[in-house]
Amino acid sequence: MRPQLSEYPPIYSGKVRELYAIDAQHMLLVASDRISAYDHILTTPIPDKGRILTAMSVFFFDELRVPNHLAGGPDDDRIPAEVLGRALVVKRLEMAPVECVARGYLAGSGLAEYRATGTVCGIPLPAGLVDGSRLPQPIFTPATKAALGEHDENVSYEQIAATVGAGLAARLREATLDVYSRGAEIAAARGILLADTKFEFGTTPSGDLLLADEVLTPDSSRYWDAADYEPGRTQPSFDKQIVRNWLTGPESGWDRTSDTPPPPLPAEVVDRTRARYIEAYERVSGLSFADWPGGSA
Ligand SMILES: N#Cc1c(N)ncnc1-c1cnn(CCN2CCOCC2)c1
Repeated sequence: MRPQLSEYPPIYSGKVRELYAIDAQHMLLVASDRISAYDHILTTPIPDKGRILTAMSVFFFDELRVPNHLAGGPDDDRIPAEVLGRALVVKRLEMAPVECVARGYLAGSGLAEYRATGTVCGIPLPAGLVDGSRLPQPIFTPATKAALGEHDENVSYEQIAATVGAGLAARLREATLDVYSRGAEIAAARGILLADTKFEFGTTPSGDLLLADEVLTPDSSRYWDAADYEPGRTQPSFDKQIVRNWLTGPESGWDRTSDTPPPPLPAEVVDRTRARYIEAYERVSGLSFADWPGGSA
């Protein structure tokens, strides 16, 4: 008999995920069907988004064989039925206070910083790079964790070393670049470019460094379709472009520069977005989402 979610005290609620306490050593990491766009959490959920992104994390945890915080499988008996397929039992770690970002391409805050300084997190880059340029090699561009609703602040490696110590900083950089590079290689072989990603790591009482949180999902990474890749412009998001285009198009009636929240999404936009998440998972993993636990089936 599976427990009720209400039996687990809530610990943390983020934009699209929550953490609950199972016991002194374990937590339940729950991914919701919520989707964000233009710094808003939309009122319309994307059915199965939580299950699809949980499946993606589990694929990469398994495929990359990186020491991680998983303490059970997606059908672990400690997972309540109401969140089966979109929740994972994880080891409770001492989290490093660092957003461990790897960038293989120039976009977002990295592009903005490069345009202003020619560097990202103090790392000098070649002149002449444009929006979407592939970098000569992936770079570690850490950030400090921002309060909910705020943007993380890019910081230098030296600042991270001053915060967490030189030894842990070096381990974080090495693990971040290793996992990103291998994950991006797997995705690229299947026509999906992982432009950048954000990892979180924690340590066990014995000092082991484990990869935590979610791994190489479209919420923690920029997913681009290699077939549409064209440096020199903003690349379309593999998973969110349908939503973005509708929100900024004439049909939504929404002005993203206003303070008004985005309107609900039409069913057609929801359906197409769900299909994009499933396509991303099945292309990257080579697995069928129909085989993943939970859902109405
Ligand atoms: N994963 C993990 C983890 C762990 N394995 N042990 C202890 N703490 C954490 C933890 C606590 N907060 N965060 C920030 C990321 N959150 C993830 C959930 O959703 C909200 C954001 C991670």
